[in-house]
Formats: sequence, structure tokens, C-alpha cells
Amino acid sequence: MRIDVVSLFPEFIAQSAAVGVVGRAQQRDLLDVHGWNPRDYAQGGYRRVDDRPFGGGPGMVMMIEPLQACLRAAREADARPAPVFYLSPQGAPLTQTRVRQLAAMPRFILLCGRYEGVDERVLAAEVDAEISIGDYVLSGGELAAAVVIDAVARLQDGALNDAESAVQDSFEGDGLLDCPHYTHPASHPLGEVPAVLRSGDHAAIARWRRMQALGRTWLRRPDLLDEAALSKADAQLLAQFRREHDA
Ligand SMILES: CN1CCN(C(=O)c2nonc2N)CC1
Repeated sequence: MRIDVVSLFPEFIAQSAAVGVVGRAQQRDLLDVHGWNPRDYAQGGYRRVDDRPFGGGPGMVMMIEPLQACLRAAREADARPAPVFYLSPQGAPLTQTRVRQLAAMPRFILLCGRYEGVDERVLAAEVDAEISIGDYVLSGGELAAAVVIDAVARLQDGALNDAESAVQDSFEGDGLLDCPHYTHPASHPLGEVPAVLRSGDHAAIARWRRMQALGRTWLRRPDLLDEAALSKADAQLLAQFRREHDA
């Protein structure tokens, strides 16, 4: 899979994509991440990439020409078709379902805006969809692009080791929040590790973890519960959690 990123800070993208799961995926040739800088496609001595907004107001807007030329270069760097996604609070919320769709593509291009954003004509002519990683305002699209790249990289076959796959499966598999995790020491002034986790009874441990995942989802993200396909056993575990919680 190939991801091209158009950004005024391609070094940020390259550095974030060189470490961890994404870096390993690249080393394993599961993923290629390429950064492109619109400033390299800006004309004139100042290599201008932004200008003042028509209508006045604060900040600057990224100009059409450097972006169009940069997107063209990124697109033409590989023969495969490449949809363009713009990171923006105005985009569709990024979900694991959307990540799975992106991860199945042979390639795509991420467009990262800075300042007040990009000229709207670029969005209309060059962008296939906008993606938001959350309802807040960042300083640029690069952090959002790094989030998309990380989530997509994890879904490339061979990117995760067994332990990492288990974590992925725990959320992705059933859409619930994760259960609590503990490690040594078993006793600490902050509290004790739940006895069931030290019991060696793997069936009881699995039930406890499932009940905690169901219960935490009910408490913190009931909207996810509405989407989750709960089994009869799940419903019984959640009922037990709620009885103990309300006791
Ligand atoms: C122009 N620039 C504004 C800030 N920005 C975001 O806040 C953002 N991107 O994706 N999800 C988000 N939230 C990126 C684009």
C-alpha cells in the first residue's frame, strides 16, 4: 500500500512514519509513505504558498497553484489511481469502519492544510472526501494524517505481532472498549490486582475481562453498545456488571 502526503512539513510525516508499527510496516514493504511539499511547486523567488483571505479576516489561506501542482506530482508518482482526502474538522468523522475502507485501498493521497485552510476551489476540484479525526481544531492536518496512517498501517497483513493483533482484535473485533490491565506488583498502595487475574482460572479471567469491557462500554460509551452485536452471555455479564455497579 502507498500513502502520499501533501504537507508544508513533510519531515514531520516522514519522522512519524519511521517509528513503531508504521515504521515496521514500511521496513516490511507493507506500506510506503511519501511526503510532498507544495512549496517545492510554488513559483517565484519567495515560493509563495499562502496569501491573505478575500473578504478580509485573520490568517492566511493556502493557494491553488502550488497545491494543484504538488497533488499532480504525487498522483503521477504511481500508476495506480489515488483518491485525495483532506484532513479537516469539516470532514466525516474517522471511524474504524472508515479505517478499514482506507486500508483496503492500493493507495491514497492525504492533503494537509495549514493556516486557515486551503482555497475552497482546491477542495472542489481535487479532493474526493474530507476526514476529521475529532471535533477540535489542530494547527494543521499533519497530526491528523499521522493518525490515519497509523490506524491504516495496523491493518496491513503482517504489520502487527501476536500481542498487538490481540489488542487490535479486542476493540475492532466487537467494537467494545478495552478491559482494565494490570501488571506487577500485585499489591501496591494504589491498590490490589483483582484476585481473578491471579487465579489461573482462564475461563473466569476471560469472563471477567469480557464483563469489564461490556461494563466500561456501558458506562463510558453507551453509543458503542447500541452498535455491538451482544450475545446472550454478553447480556448476562453486562446485567451482572450493572447490578454490582448499582449495588
Ligand atoms: C486547516 N486545518 C485546520 C485544523 N485541522 C484540524 O483540526 C483537523 N484535521 O482533521 N481533523 C481535525 N480536527 C486540519 C486542517
